[in-house]
Amino acid sequence: MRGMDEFALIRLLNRRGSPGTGRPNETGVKTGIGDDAAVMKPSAGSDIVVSCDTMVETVHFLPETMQHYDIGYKAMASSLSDMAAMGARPRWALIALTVPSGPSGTWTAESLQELYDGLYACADRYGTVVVGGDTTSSKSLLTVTVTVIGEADEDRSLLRSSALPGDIVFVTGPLGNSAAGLHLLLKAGRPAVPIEDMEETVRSLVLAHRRPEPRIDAGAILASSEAGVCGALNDISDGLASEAWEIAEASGVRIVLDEERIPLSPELTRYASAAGRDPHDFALYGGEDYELVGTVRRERAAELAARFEVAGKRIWLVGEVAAAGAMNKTDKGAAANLERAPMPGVTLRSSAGVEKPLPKKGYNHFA
Ligand SMILES: Nc1ncnc2c1ncn2[C@@H]1O[C@H](COP(=O)(O)OP(=O)(O)O)[C@@H](O)[C@H]1O
Ligand SMILES: Cc1ncc(C[n+]2csc(CCOP(=O)(O)OP(=O)(O)O)c2C)c(N)n1
Ligand SMILES: [Mg+2]
Ligand SMILES: [Mg+2]
Ligand SMILES: [Mg+2]
Repeated sequence: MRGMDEFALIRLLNRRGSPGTGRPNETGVKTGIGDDAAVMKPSAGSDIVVSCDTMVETVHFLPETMQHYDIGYKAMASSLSDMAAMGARPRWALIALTVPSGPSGTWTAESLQELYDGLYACADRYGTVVVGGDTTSSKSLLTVTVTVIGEADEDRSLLRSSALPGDIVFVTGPLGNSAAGLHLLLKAGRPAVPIEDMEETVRSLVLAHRRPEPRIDAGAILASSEAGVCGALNDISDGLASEAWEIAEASGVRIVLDEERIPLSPELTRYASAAGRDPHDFALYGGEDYELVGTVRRERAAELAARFEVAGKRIWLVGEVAAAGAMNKTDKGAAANLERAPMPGVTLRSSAGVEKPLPKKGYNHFA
């Protein structure tokens, strides 16, 4: 980035401004962008819920995979997704932007504006107000970190540690589309073209990769269920296997996933078959779906599914929770496998009822 100083850049990117003192009741913002820090008023009876996530050039996106607008949209969406995963309502966000300043940098004021248009579009969509951030230069890579501050009803956040033996495991949408979209974009190996210019058959996969939607509404339904109905909850950033392992370990249980119940889109199945890949590999180990995986008390599962239907949504029941170390005694083959499996853990059950340990595999920054 050259030709513009830091302060002009901040003004340009946030030209729509932060609500500041004008509408404190609606947004809770007393002081927005422009002072040393933002000042907000939390709602009465709420816990504050906070998380941040970073996107790094080359790790999370390449010129072949994402357009500038998409990078911004996805940075906000992936951060908001952690609010959904807590059953929280996102309210405010801070954006930390690090821009390559060297002569080789391809980032211009215009491309950063597009990235910010994406960030703001996603924030607006989910009722989140940008209240500040930070802007720095770097030698090489662009990074964007979004910190989200949300609210949950007091003591009602949905934790990874709340799964109980007997619970049913659910997910909020088809899995693996994003990873398949990435696979095909990397294979194409040319600058990312707008979604409108893509073949109909691959559009939904690419869209899933570039413009994931945080499942804020699903999180709200789960959080508003009677206390204790929803057990654990997690969002799927690193792949279903990895996230199920996180729940299993945090809760001290074994999660059993039924392979044939994992929802796969027809587009994914078609793409995987053409690419000579097992679609389940994309769903289990790919990541960036930003759907939710959670558990519900067995006797309330049908009622929860009905609540989603009333809201025009659905959940897929994909497995169950067992006590750590428990195994299906009727299946000798499975028992032999499970004896070698670490407990707590995750197993994958075939349609024939055979359970195998599911590797704790998925996206890992240092693996
Ligand atoms: N560098 C860090 N310093 C402190 N806490 C961290 C750091 N990185 C991650 N965490 C915390 O570790 C937990 C797991 O992080 P992460 O795997 O990134 O979660 P998620 O997949 O939901 O984004 C979170 O509570 C997060 O706040
Ligand atoms: C160019 C490119 N290569 C690989 C990926 C795949 N990828 C990068 S990070 C990631 C996991 C999610 O990101 P992470 O920083 O781990 O988010 P968190 O788990 O903290 O929410 C995946 C699947 C990608 N999006 N783009
Ligand atoms: Mg994270
Ligand atoms: Mg998460
Ligand atoms: Mg991760």
